[in-house]
Amino acid sequence: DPLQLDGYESLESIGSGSYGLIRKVKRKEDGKILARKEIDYRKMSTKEKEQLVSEVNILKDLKHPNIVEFLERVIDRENCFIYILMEYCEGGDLASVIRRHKELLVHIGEEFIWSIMTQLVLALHECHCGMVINPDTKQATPRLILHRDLKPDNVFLDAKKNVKLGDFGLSRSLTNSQRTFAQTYVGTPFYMSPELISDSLYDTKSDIWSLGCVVFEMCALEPPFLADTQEELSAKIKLGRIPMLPPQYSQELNNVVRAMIQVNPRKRPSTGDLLANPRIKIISMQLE
Ligand SMILES: CNC(=O)c1c(C)[nH]c(/C=C2\C(=O)Nc3ccc(Cl)cc32)c1C
Repeated sequence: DPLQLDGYESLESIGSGSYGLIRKVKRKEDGKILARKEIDYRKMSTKEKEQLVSEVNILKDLKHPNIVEFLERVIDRENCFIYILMEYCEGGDLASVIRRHKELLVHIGEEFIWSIMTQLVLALHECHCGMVINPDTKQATPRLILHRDLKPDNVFLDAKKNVKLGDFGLSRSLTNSQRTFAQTYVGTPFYMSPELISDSLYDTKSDIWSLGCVVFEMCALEPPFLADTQEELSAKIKLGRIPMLPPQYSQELNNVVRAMIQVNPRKRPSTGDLLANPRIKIISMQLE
C-alpha cells in the first residue's frame, strides 16, 4: 500500500534494471540510503508477472554478502506498481567501471580482478550449491538457482568495493523435475554460452561461461566475442576462440579465463573447482 512508500524520500534515478527504473531513496526514520526498483506491471503479461514474483521470491531467500540484499517489497495496486527495496551500492555497476577504465586508457589491476572474480564465484556458489533450510522441519534442500544473465551491468559495488550480484530478473530456481537442466532461451547476446545458442539446455556451467566473459572483459576492457550481427556473434561463440589477455596479466589469470570460456560445458570448472584455485582461496580468506 502506498502508505509504506511514505516512509521513504525519493531521490534521483540511478539506473534501469531488467524490469524498470532503479531509484535512490532515503528511509525517513533513520536516513538510511537504499535502492528501490520501481516496476510498472500494468503492461506485463501473466508470464512476465509470474517471472517477477519468482525473482522477488528468489531474492528474498538469498542472504549472502555478495548478493544484493533484498529488504522489502511494496505493491501499489492502485497504480499497478511494485517497489523492491534493496541495499544501495554506492560504487555503481561494473559495466561503468570497465567503461571508465577504457575511456581513461587505464587497465584494471590484476589484484582487483581476482577480488571481483572471487566474490562473484562465492555469489554463484551460493546460487548453484547453496542449501535452503526449512525452519520447521530443518529439512535442507539445494537452491539450484541459475543466474542466467550474468554481465557487468548486473554486478554492483558497495562503498567498500564489495561485489554484489544483482538483478535476478531472469533467474530460475530449479524444481525437482528440472533438477539437471533448465529450458531457457534468454540471455544477453555477448555473454550467451554456446549451449544456449545451439538451443540446447542451460545449466550452472552456463553461468560459469558468462563469468569467464565478465572476467575477460575486466582485463581486455571489451567482451571476448564481438560481432556486428547475431549470426556472426553466434559463430564466434560456438568456436570459443579468444585472444590472449593484455600482456600485463599473469598466466594464471589467462588460464582461469580460458578454463571458464570452454565450448564444452563439462570442461568448465564448477564454482567448487574455482574456489579450490589457490589464487582465489587466499583472497577469499581476506574477505572473511
Ligand atoms: C549510474 N548509476 C550508478 O552509479 C548506480 C548506483 C550508485 N547504484 C546502482 C544500482 C544499484 C544499487 O545501488 N543497488 C541495487 C540493487 C539491485 C540492483 Cl539490480 C541495482 C542496484 C547504479 C546503477
